[in-house]
Amino acid sequence: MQTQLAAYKCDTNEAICLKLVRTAEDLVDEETTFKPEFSHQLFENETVFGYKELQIRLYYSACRLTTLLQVKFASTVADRFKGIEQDDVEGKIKEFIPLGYCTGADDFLALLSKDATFKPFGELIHLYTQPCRENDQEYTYVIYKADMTCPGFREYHARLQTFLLWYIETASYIDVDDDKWNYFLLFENFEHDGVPHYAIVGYMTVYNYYAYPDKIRPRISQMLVLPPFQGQTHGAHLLEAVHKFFIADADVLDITAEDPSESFTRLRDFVDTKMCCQLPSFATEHLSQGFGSEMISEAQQKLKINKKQARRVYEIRRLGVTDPSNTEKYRLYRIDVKRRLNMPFQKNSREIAKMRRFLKPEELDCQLQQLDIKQQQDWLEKEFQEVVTQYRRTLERLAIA
Ligand SMILES: CC(=O)SCCNC(=O)CCNC(=O)[C@H](O)C(C)(C)COP(=O)(O)OP(=O)(O)OC[C@H]1O[C@@H](n2cnc3c(N)ncnc32)[C@H](O)[C@@H]1OP(=O)(O)O
Repeated sequence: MQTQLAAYKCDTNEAICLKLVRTAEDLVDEETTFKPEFSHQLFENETVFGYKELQIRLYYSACRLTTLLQVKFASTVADRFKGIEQDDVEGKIKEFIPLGYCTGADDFLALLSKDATFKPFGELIHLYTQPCRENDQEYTYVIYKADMTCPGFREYHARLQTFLLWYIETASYIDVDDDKWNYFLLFENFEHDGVPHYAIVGYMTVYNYYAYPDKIRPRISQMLVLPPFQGQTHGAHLLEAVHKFFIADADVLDITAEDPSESFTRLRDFVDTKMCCQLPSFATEHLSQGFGSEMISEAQQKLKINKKQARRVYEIRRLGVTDPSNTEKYRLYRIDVKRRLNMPFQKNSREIAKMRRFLKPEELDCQLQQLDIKQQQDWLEKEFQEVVTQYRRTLERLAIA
């Protein structure tokens, strides 16, 4: 019985099929389907029970994001085992997508033609062209800054943010009534039947935090480039354009990021290092002298890059000019990076000195056992090797950019 029931367990990362539809043909073209990376926010353990050959279709028109939801399956557990019920998949999805979606393909296709009249919201802040990977044709990409006062944007954003659930592990919907949110949207401008269309490529939300005494510290909260467009430099364009937008704002102190993912960290290292290459304080001749206050102030004032990130950029730049076969130079680099990595342990040492004054000898012994020196050294070496690997990857990308 258990084995027979297990056959009705479905992996939701596999069952969910996402699509950005431009033409009626896309609807039936398997090639244009993409899958979520996560679905745990809706489905516990990323599974549902009760279906065979389950397919949860969540298709969007490429421009307006008109939505089609269909749940298809070959059979349910109830068909075979009386009294056992399947999970309510449709009900769960409905909790997370805004009302107004279609359930029939004909209704969806009838609305698809409305994509031709869709125009991006807000003000254009950046434009670039790039050849398309598939057909080598030159496409134009536009980045707009929108806000909730733009007619129709509130509803559009409600549809757009549903993608976050599938690609950002800890994503949550934001409070759109808070006017401290900035929205940056990236579109591909393509022609269909001689009419210009704007298909969504990705977007970013940024929150204007307060910085003492009279500044703003924008924090990147959610950045998403939709899977069909990932790995084609759109993320780099979007991040750089947002930086440049804030550079022009005298009220902005610097930019931070909330809970950055690994791929975002790599992207940010690349973009920030590329921008800092133009700053005199990051010139090759200054790098061997260490991370200086000039670097901190120039990165902050000219590029709105915060101190922690400026330090990473310095380490990446210095690695790039340090010949690993020059033992002495590489040793100095390693010491410099390890000194930064060691900061939390140095704080610990200060705490030990304090403990010596206040703890009884047996209590102190117990505390010190937790701070094994050898373990610290091993940890430092491992961390150092990891950051160097990440930095080399950034340097390789910079070399071909
Ligand atoms: C604070 C936060 O928001 S954290 C959450 C960040 N968001 C996510 O993690 C959601 C899922 N991921 C995404 O949305 C995207 O992958 C992003 C935003 C992280 C990056 O956007 P992308 O458009 O893919 O970035 P971009 O194309 O510039 O670079 C991505 C990779 O493609 C590679 N790449 C870019 N163009 C090319 C090319 N023409 N040929 C080969 N490789 C390329 C880059 O080198 C980079 O490689 P790496 O990740 O190994 O360093």
